[in-house]
Order: sequence, then C-alpha cells, then structure tokens
Amino acid sequence: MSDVLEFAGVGVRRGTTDLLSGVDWSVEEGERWVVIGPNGAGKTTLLQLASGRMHPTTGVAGVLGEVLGAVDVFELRPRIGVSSAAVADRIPAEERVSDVVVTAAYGVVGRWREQYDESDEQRAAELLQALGVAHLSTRRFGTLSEGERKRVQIARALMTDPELMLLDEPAAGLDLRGREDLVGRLSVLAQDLDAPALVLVTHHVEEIPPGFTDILMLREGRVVAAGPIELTLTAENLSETFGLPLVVDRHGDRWAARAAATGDAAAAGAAAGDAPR
Ligand SMILES: Nc1ncnc2c1ncn2[C@@H]1O[C@H](COP(=O)(O)OP(=O)(O)OP(=O)(O)O)[C@@H](O)[C@H]1O
Repeated sequence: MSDVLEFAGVGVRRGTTDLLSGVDWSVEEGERWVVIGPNGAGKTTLLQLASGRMHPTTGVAGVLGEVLGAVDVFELRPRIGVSSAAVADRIPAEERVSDVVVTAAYGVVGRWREQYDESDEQRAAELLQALGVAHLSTRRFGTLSEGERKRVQIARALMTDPELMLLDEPAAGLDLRGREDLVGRLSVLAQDLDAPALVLVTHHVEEIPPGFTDILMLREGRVVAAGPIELTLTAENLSETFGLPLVVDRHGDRWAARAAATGDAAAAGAAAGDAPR
C-alpha cells in the first residue's frame, strides 16, 4: 500500500447519484498532487475521503497506511492538515490570529481556557512568519482580507505537523496579487523536503504552484488522467476534463489554459467532442 493514499476502485454513491466511480489513485510520500476538474466533478468528495471524513461506498480507500472503515478516524484525522472554506467557516470571527493557529495543536477552533505550551506558541509564530502574516498575529480573524485568511488557514493546517496536507481551492476568491503571493508560498512549501505530502484542488491550471509533481484530472466522478504533470497536463486531457476545446501553454514553471481558437480547435476539439457528457 502507498504510504499516503491508495485508492482502488473507489466509488461514492448518494441515492442514485455516483459522486465518484472507479477511482484508482496512489499518492506517495514526498509527492505534491494537483486535483483539477470542473464544478461538480467530485474533487471535494475526493478530499473528504482523503481526510477520513467520508467512507467509500465501493472499493478500498487507504489513507496513511490505514483502510477507511477499519480504522478509528478520530486517530487518523489529526495526522492530516486541511485548508478549506468549510474549515474557515468554523473559525470564530473574533478569534485572534495567533490563536487560530495554535488551537490546531489541540484539534479545536476557538480558544477557551486551554493552556498552551510555549513551544506551541513558538511554532505558531514561526508558521505565521513563514506564511508572511506574522504582523497580523494579534488581529481578529474576521478582520483579515480573504488572502490573509487563506495564509493563516494554511499555517493552522501545518501546525500539527501533518503527514498529509489537503488544500481545497486555496486561491479561490483572491485577486491577482493575492493569487500570485499564495502560489509563490505554496511553491516554497512544495519544494521543502520536510513538508508533508500535498494535495491541492483547483479549477485553474494558472494556480498550479511550481514544485507540484503530479496531477489527477476528474470529470463527472471519473478519472480522465493521472500522473506526472509534464506528461499528463496536455490540451487533449484538459479538453476532455472540462468538455471544451482548450489550448495549454507552459511558461517556464507555470501553466496557462484558454479556449482553443478556430485555428487550433482541431488539436483539442476532438478530445472535448468525444468526451463523455
Ligand atoms: N449528499 C449528496 N447527495 C447527492 N449529490 C451530492 C451530494 N453531495 C454532493 N453531491 C453532488 O456530487 C457532485 C460532486 O460534488 P463535489 O462537491 O465533490 O464536486 P467538486 O468537484 O468539488 O465541485 P466544485 O468545483 O463545484 O466545488 C456534485 O454534482 C454535487 O452536487
């Protein structure tokens, strides 16, 4: 079994709807994965499995060497860092930024009467520094901009020194400066050999931080393609994933995509046209 994630034939069904079907996916220690796909493709469902917050209906989902359904998820979850809008929504607006981070060590949101070790306070300060938000440590979380909140959330998710870190659309809602700042910081994280395995969900290839190694492309709950980014992130695969003819460009270590013009539609169009609806 892979060290981090090993999904074999994984499906999730709700009522008569298949949210995921036949997903095979392995994530090894040290890998940095992007999960990309259109709205409703099943990306968040996949992360819920990976974080031990949902069990598969079919197949076998291995997470950090344990099989979901045969492990106490309350022991598994602290080993996984999650940054998502759902987690952010649970953080009280009046919470001090430094407390947002340090409380992660105790698996709670909202500081009450807990006593925290000095070493925890020190680690929280270092993480806020690394994410470029140390100057905000005494501010209330609710007063931060969206970009600042995202960075604080990532610091919180790293606080427990997780073995796996899941980032659900970390750049959503950020302006260009905020996005570029975040992509740069995630790139530093991706290249840190001590960082946990990373899985980042996005809708946009422009948000792939340099240093990410692999990509899983999802459409309608099924894997279109998965593997090393340079080999897998092709116009054909992206067109099939999003169901329209797309052109993919690489500029150094960054990616960009746009709708194919009439002239280059032939290259990408066949893939999109043939894609399942
Ligand atoms: N409990 C449920 N019952 C029925 N359908 C559900 C349920 N939960 C999610 N879905 C559907 O499953 C599909 C996949 O949802 P999911 O949130 O995983 O997609 P996503 O790729 O994360 O989408 P987005 O990019 O919009 O966030 C969606 O069509 C959603 O409406």
